[in-house]
Amino acid sequence: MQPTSERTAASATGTAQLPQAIEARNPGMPLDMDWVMSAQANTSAIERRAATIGTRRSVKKEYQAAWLLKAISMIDLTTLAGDDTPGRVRRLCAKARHPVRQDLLDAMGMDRITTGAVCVYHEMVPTAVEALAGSGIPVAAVSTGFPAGLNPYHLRIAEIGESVRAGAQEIDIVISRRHALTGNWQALYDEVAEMRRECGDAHIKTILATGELGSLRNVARASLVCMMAGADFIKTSTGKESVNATLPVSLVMMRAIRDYFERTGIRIGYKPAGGISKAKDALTYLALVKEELGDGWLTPHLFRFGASSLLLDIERQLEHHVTGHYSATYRHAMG
Ligand SMILES: O=C[C@H](O)COP(=O)(O)O
Repeated sequence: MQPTSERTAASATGTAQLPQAIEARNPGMPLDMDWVMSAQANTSAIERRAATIGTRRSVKKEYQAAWLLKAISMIDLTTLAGDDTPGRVRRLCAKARHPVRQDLLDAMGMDRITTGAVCVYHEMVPTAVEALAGSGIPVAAVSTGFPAGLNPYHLRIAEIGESVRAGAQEIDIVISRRHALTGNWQALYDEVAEMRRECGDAHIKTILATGELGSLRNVARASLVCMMAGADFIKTSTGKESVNATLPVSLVMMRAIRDYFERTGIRIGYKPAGGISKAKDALTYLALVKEELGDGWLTPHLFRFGASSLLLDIERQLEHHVTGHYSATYRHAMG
């Protein structure tokens, strides 16, 4: 056990351990087609850069436990399955409130930690809201005909309002991939702008479904259009595409966020989602955020993991860090 050094390490990251609503809203701006069309992506350079990020030790070993705690505070703990039940959602919410065993937290000098949010389908929003009451943990609802986004338009818009009225504080919408694939950026802009209006005070995360956008250049352009239309976060994937979050896509999206910030002064959040299930991968993503966007983005206000099983592996790594042993997966509530 390393309580003393970890107490130092835990505070070294400056982690905001408790969730708060995402702070400033993005008011959006008129669609700037010159800017959108100027966005390019040099695929081979991006892939080369992505290939090196996991090989460098950006997070020093002695601080890894602190970084893993920080990662937990940035997880949108997710269940998006056809067989979701109120019982499963209640268990997930209990886990969001207490993601790490108290004896492990004590050993690391931490009082309390929670996940960034709980993410569910609309039908599960009331259950999650009730289960998280008083915790400060927001409920995120996937909306607009998730995951394909091909329901009738008026129903997709109406679904947002329903989720907001049910208590969701964050809405993860899916974009119409066809607008990006056919270069109809005006249609994508109009769609996201209307969805943002329907969100009201709830924060909007726009899911690009990058695995279906055909090229990194389309990812760059779709990212910009969503931000211009008022997205508070841009998110990679639903978790249901055959290719979900990747490092090359993340580089492109983070650079679009940086570009938007440099030109407008507005910070947009980033949410990689789908297939991120290992603690080591989480550390790689955090290192990428630090290098591409800077420490200012290492907060739940501006960075989230969309993940259903990442917490399980992080918990196992933390247990190993404290006790020197790995416990069996089945011993964990979410195993
Ligand atoms: O938005 C979150 C994703 O659906 C979660 O994907 P995952 O189950 O691969 O972690």
